[in-house]
Amino acid sequence: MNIIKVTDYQEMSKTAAALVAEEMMNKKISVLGLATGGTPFGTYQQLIELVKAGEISFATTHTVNLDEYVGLANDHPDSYHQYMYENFFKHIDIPVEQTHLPNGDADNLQQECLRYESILEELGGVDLQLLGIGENGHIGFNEPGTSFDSKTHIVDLEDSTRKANARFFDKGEPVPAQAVTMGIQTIMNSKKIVLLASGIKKAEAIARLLQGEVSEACPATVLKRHPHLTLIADEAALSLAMAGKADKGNI
Ligand SMILES: O=P(O)(O)OC[C@H]1O[C@](O)(CO)[C@@H](O)[C@@H]1O
Repeated sequence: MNIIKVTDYQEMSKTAAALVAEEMMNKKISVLGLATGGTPFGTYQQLIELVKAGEISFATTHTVNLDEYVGLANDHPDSYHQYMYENFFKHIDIPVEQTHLPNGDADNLQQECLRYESILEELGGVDLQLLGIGENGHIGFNEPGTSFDSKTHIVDLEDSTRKANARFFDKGEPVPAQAVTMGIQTIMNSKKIVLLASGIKKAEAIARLLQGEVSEACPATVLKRHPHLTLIADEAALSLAMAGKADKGNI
């Protein structure tokens, strides 16, 4: 695992965007895996600036997102479809048909999971997957206890996850109880993974990743088995993992 320690959210976002841009310039990304939530927002802003400056282009890139809430139409303002459109896709030069997210509003959700897996297969897999981490160690929406062998599937969201994500919903609007998410095996099939973590709320999950045993009880720990994992984390997110270490610059 390559660990890049940064000072704060802003530096994390710049570092992640620069890494993605470099891979794109070297033509190493034709399929980019994307995440939602607060963590990657700043990275998208940085990537938008690089597109506007003419340094990178998404004209031939396909994107695949990790997850979507069950029961929200694609045009629902709180859906991840809308998050991606408003915060990233509408600002860059990507053709909409090259952007892929699971449809959480499909009539047959099992069929939808299979459809999503077949899209990933047709695209030849994900070259680089951007990931955030949940406070409980979830990746995508794979909650603690999810099998490491899982492919795209339907999950019941933990109360703590729904509570953490309530900030993105209008006041009083319920956070859906389920989501469609790429499975852990699906995520692990990515050629490269870049995990982002910022803030004290992520410190425990990052400490478990760096110091705990690999266990389905903390989904993110599986990432230690990935041959090309880069963790970009700020001081607050790394603080618990570093507590007690003599050389705090070296985890
Ligand atoms: O970045 P946040 O909002 O803290 O969420 C953590 C992770 O949980 C998810 O929201 C679940 O999909 C991810 O998209 C995100 O990376």
